[in-house]
Amino acid sequence: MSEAFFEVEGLNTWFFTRMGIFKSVRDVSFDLRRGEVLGIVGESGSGKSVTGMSIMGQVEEPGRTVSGSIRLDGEELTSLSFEDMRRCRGRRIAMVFQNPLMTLNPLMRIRDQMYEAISEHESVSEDEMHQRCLDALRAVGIPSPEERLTAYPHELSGGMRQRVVIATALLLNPDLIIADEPTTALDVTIQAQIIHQMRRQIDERGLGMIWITHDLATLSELADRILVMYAGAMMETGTTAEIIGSPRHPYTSKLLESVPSRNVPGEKLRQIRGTMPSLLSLGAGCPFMGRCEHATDACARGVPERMFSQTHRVWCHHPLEV
Ligand SMILES: Nc1ncnc2c1ncn2[C@@H]1O[C@H](COP(=O)(O)OP(=O)(O)OP(=O)(O)O)[C@@H](O)[C@H]1O
Repeated sequence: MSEAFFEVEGLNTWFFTRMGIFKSVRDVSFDLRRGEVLGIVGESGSGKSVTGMSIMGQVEEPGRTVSGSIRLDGEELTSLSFEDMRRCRGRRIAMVFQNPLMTLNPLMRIRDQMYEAISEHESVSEDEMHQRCLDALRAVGIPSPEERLTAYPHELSGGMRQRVVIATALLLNPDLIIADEPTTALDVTIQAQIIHQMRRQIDERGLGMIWITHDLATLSELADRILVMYAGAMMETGTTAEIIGSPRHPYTSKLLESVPSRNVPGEKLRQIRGTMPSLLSLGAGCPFMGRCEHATDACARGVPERMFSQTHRVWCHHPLEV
């Protein structure tokens, strides 16, 4: 297996508000190899997006990455200057968000936006830019790319707009793409097509990808490994087969039960009972203990890390038997 080219170690990103400190990302570590997709999954508020924004160096006030290391090919990103980090974004790390209209300018033709993305980082001829845009649009399955280039965003469907955003992310051949719920707003057939095309691009280009989602079902098609997060912390990580086939953390197991396709037809979607604890008042114990049917007094006192294989790690006092 190849070496990891991207490593996150002990990441802590907190929001300093008048109400107190929201510890949104707590001691998160993972790595990524080329050609690999890491899925980060968890309910709303578990810290997935803040993890992505921390990697991009774009956490907004009153938030701040207070500690941790983020290394790309051995280079420490947390100590880059603002200008060097700006150069790194887009060129080496690109991010794709759920809503393409957040990224696309409604007043500019697709061509001009894509040209701008290239010329911000490289000086190449218009002919070459044109060719690269066509190649990128084709790579994500956009039919008649010549015509799409002259269109405005509102002239395209939601699925086409998201493909344009992904094509723009691919333009500079980044090492890493962070995709934050990129297909959630789309219909399932379009979702499946985009996921299929993404997987092909990752394999062909040897890209690394972090795919952030609340939906474990999409990850079974796409991810090589999965990190399950809850209330800002890591709960379990492993290969997709380990997480989906033999989950050890009670939280992962509950998440899997709530995936509709695993339920009996006609059965109501099961919700996990209870709510996430406040990120303001987290102690040393397991954040899931208040909702966990296996919890004991030990869970209030720290969380042990258990290893079930080279790749499968769980943070829990009472991992499930499989
Ligand atoms: N601007 C902010 N100010 C204060 N707290 C914030 C801010 N942004 C995020 N947070 C805190 O960080 C927590 C985690 O947010 P994050 O967006 O990473 O969750 P998520 O897992 O991506 O959820 P979702 O699936 O809903 O996007 C939030 O619940 C909130 O407490």
